[in-house]
Amino acid sequence: MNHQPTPQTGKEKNPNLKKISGIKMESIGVLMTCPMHKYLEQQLETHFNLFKLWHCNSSITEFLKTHQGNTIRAVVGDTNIGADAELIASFPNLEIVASYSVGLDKIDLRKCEEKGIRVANTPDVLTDDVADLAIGLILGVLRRICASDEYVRIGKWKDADFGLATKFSGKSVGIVGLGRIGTAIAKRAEAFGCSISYFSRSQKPFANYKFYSNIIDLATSCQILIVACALTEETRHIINREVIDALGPKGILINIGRGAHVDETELVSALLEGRLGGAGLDVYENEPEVPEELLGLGNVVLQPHVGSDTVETSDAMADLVISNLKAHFSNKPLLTPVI
Ligand SMILES: O=CC(=O)O
Repeated sequence: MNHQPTPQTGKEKNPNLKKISGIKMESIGVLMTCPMHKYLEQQLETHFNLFKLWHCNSSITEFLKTHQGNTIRAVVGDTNIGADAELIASFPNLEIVASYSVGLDKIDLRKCEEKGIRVANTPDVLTDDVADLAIGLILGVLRRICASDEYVRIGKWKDADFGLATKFSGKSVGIVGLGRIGTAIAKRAEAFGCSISYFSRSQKPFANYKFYSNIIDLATSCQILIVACALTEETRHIINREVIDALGPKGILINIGRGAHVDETELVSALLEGRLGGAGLDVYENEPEVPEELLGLGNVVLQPHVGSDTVETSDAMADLVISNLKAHFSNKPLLTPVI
């Protein structure tokens, strides 16, 4: 994620921060793995003893040449660099990984559990933004918003009308993973008069949508398939050739999860061969690399992994990271614990 700096007022944004700000924590060593939101960096700098891994070429070996590994008691990672086994093993006094992300796929959760390291993430505060972007991608692909914008900008409208797009309202939408984000997408799609169905590990008792225990059946039955589940070993390449072919030449794939949910080679060939109708993608298998072939396709809308990247949400995520760290070092319950 490439967060832009937010203008600062100098005021604490999160009331929780005020309540616990009396506790002296400035000596606690916190390692940030890569540049994230500037406001988060400033807050970490204000409240803790902040170390920045990218100041050492993003290399733990480099870092350990000039710093004592045992000074680091907390790590703040994100969707680019989290806390893998090497990092965890390098910091013997590591107590908590507070991720500036909801996704946990860059954290070795098994190692954390083994070593009694706490893990916290940033759920809920980003749900609306990610769900909004999923709908935006659907509209972008079906109503060809990017292509028609370019049509106006380059003056083609003077020569001829743009042509027809495809209607979204009333389409059948299939959601892979009906968690917080999947449910928020379902609600939004319902407002567009869409019928909703979903695939997940188990049927959700709270949901009134049609449940499929088989993703191929879901892909066969819907016109728009949206990936909104967590990335785990089970869901890696959950969108494979069979699923793509079940969705078919009029089907649209939307991915706001993780790039590795989709077999990208299969996705690209299906789009090139016309076996899939279109795609709206916020995430890719090897970010920031995007398959060259996608760049020339008019039925694809591409975003640079910005699902939660609004000023409001980025600030809220940062506040949550700080609150989790402060809670941990005050012996209070984490606000959003994973482990
Ligand atoms: O991708 C974004 C996140 O996991 O927060």
